[in-house]
Amino acid sequence: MVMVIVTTLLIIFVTVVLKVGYDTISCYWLTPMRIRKMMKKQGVHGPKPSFLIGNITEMTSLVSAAVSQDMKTISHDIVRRILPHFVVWSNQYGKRFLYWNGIEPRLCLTETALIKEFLSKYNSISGKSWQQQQGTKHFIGKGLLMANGKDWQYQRHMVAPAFMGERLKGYAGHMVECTKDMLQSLQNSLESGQSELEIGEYLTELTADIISRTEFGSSYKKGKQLFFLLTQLQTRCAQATRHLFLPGSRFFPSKYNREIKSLKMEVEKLLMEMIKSREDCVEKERSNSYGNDLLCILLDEMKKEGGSLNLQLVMDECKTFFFAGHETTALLLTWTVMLLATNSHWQDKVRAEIKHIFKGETPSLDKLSKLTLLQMVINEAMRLYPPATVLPRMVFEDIELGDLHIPKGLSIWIPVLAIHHSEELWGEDANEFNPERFASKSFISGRFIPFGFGPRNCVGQSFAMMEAKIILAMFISHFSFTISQSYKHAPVLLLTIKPKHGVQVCLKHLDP
Ligand code: HEM
Repeated sequence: MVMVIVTTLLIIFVTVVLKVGYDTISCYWLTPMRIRKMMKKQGVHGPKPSFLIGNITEMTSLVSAAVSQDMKTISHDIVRRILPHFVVWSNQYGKRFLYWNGIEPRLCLTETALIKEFLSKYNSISGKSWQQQQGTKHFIGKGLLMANGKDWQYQRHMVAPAFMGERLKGYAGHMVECTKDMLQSLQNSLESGQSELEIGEYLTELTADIISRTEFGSSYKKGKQLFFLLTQLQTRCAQATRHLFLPGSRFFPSKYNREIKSLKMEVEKLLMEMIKSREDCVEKERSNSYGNDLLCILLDEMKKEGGSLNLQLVMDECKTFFFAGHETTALLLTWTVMLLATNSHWQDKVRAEIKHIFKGETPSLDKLSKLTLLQMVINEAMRLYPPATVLPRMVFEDIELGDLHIPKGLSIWIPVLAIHHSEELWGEDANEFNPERFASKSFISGRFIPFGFGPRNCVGQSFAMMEAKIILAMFISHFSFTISQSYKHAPVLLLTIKPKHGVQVCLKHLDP
């Protein structure tokens, strides 16, 4: 009897070991080899990957060398600095090439027709890879940005109403009020004798203020506290993105893991307090609605869907809005100010337009669409310095894309920055600041994709555009600005494209 039990246990143990062994070999060796072979047969080549680390070492050293020094002039020719591996490999292997981020194979795709087809047709069977989810799970969790398949569909359906119609218009008041506060603090700095300022700091604080107020309404002070904690979490995680993710590494009791855990606990405690206080209000007032801020809309939409409230999901969506909705817009504004500070002709033109449309009044929503020159400048800023530099998507089933057969498990990597700077697509002046190129609306879609493309594009696009126009219209009509002598042009990639030393401008208050 004992023999039978021992033999059975042994058989189970050996089977489990063999299964784990096979899965590991399949994941780290067989599948990568199969994908590489399959792509090679179709004429797609790329740098030779090393076992486990793929091409990470080469990428890291190319990036470190490219950003080791600041740029000598304010040139917008930044692809070789931000994505040097793209430049090297596309020169060597052509428009399509295959490289490895650790054990994740990535197919770099720059052909706009294929990109459009992929992003519009294969949304349900492609999504965010395990590696991407690992890199962002602490500050986004399973929120909309990282969800896949049916979870993504459910969340998009729940979140989208918060960014449409009357609800969207309802946020404009917060945007104007927060911008007035920023203008006042700029004015205070000028009056205290400080005429040169790092404008990025002000704009980052402003967009954090706006998202805190829109998301959490009256409890926005707690929202700001949350913002500081989430920023720290994001910075810690960004430092780790170039490293290899090994299954199980999260259980190591490293300093990194301990810091992340404690920050995450603080964030979730604060969020939970805010959500609970809304629930208590609803119960006390016996109301059917939680209120008007983003958090309330989310809770209302979840209630409509029936069932119990998934608190973890609500917290993850709140974190997602913070991450996706504040730094992107802050960077768009910062780069736009830098571009206008170095192109006084365009600054004057845009100011004249704002004056003509608003006649010195606070911007009103109904007239924002009339700011055509400002929209052209914003588009050009997003073309040259797109906050989302790449769009990565993993394919979960084999697909046919143009003339390519894409096997399951391959990630499609769309280098937005390189597409936005391509001379083939934009002409010889692709690296120049020329908003005029957006005067005609007939620019081919697919080559300008700052908000992505297809059903999984940016859900906050209209929010971001409304916010950017309100802030810029108010800022430009209150101040004239030039770039400071101390500004050093050094864009760097830290999840998004940032000015390494900030953007220093000299401000002058304008009479109303
Ligand atoms: C200039 C500002 C912004 C830019 C350039 C931008 C860009 C993008 C891009 C490119 C994507 C697609 C990402 C991908 O496919 O992997 C995206 C998704 C998303 N964005 Fe934005 N975004 C901006 C502002 C905002 C704002 C203000 C919010 C919210 C308040 C927001 C919320 C989101 C969310 C939740 C997603 C995920 C959508 C989904 O997966 O269905 N974004 N954004």
